[in-house]
Amino acid sequence: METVNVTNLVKRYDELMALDHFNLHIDQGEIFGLLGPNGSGKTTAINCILGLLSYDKGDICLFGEPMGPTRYDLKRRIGIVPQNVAVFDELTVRENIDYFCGLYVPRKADRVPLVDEAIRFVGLEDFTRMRPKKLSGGLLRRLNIACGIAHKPDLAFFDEPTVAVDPQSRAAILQGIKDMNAAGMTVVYTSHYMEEVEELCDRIMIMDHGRTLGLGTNAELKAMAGAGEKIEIELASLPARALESLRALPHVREATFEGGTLHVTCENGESNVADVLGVLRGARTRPGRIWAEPPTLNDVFLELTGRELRD
Ligand SMILES: Nc1ncnc2c1ncn2[C@@H]1O[C@H](COP(=O)(O)OP(=O)(O)OP(=O)(O)O)[C@@H](O)[C@H]1O
Repeated sequence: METVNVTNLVKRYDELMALDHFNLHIDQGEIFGLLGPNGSGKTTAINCILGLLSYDKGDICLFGEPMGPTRYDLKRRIGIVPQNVAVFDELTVRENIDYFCGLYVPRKADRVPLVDEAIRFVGLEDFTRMRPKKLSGGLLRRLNIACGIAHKPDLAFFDEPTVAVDPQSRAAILQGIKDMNAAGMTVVYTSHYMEEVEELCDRIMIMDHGRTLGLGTNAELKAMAGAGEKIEIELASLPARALESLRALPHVREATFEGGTLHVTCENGESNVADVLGVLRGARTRPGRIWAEPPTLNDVFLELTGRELRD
């Protein structure tokens, strides 16, 4: 069943086309990544889906039902973790989570186990009595997440939840999202950190200028754009014949030797480095330092747009 179904969504801010006939289909149980540079339209898309922002054209269905600003029955099944931290300074960590959970779950007795579980999910057990001002940026973001998901939504939107957090909090956040997904929650995760999206998401959409540029699993996107493995090897010299042999290897797309470094670009293959080293051994050259870099989503983005994903 499709949990999110967005068709031909158009959103303009005066002259600016923020969403340009944007489509999005997310299945139940997926962790879906929305990846795009700053200003590509991720937040606008989410706010339209949530019924927070009006739009010019298009259809939005959630859980198989048309979504709108007054569909509180659908909104109750959704969790939102906004980009900017939104908690009450006067309340403790536990009271904040209980407050937000209380917007969906009226009975205190029903909330207690939910609040406990949310605290565990984000690893805030040692901080429940603190007020937000005492928390580090990373812990504050974890609190923001707990507030958004304590009512156990069927579908949760995480809008760049790891911006400016320490590595420990980042790891806790990503693990928490995986655990919540394993417990049945469909997840939409927006970010411009491609490593996170690669690690976390079942399928990924790369967007820019309010349009979809690519969609698929991590492996499919890389295969689609033909992004390949890059190998660099320091060499004192390389005979022309060896360079020709490298270019003739089945997975090699390009091989050049410049300034004492061999640069080889390969299609995705199991043994690219071993194959290249085999040719060098045959040519009796002695490799120095070796770097091998698998393709990244940034390579895919670069190939699709001619520019880097990061600003
Ligand atoms: N309220 C607004 N009024 C006018 N233009 C806006 C408004 N909100 C967003 N925009 C513009 O719409 C485009 C899409 O912005 P949006 O915030 O959706 O992108 P984003 O991908 O979420 O970016 P970021 O990663 O920086 O959050 C950008 O060009 C942005 O400047």
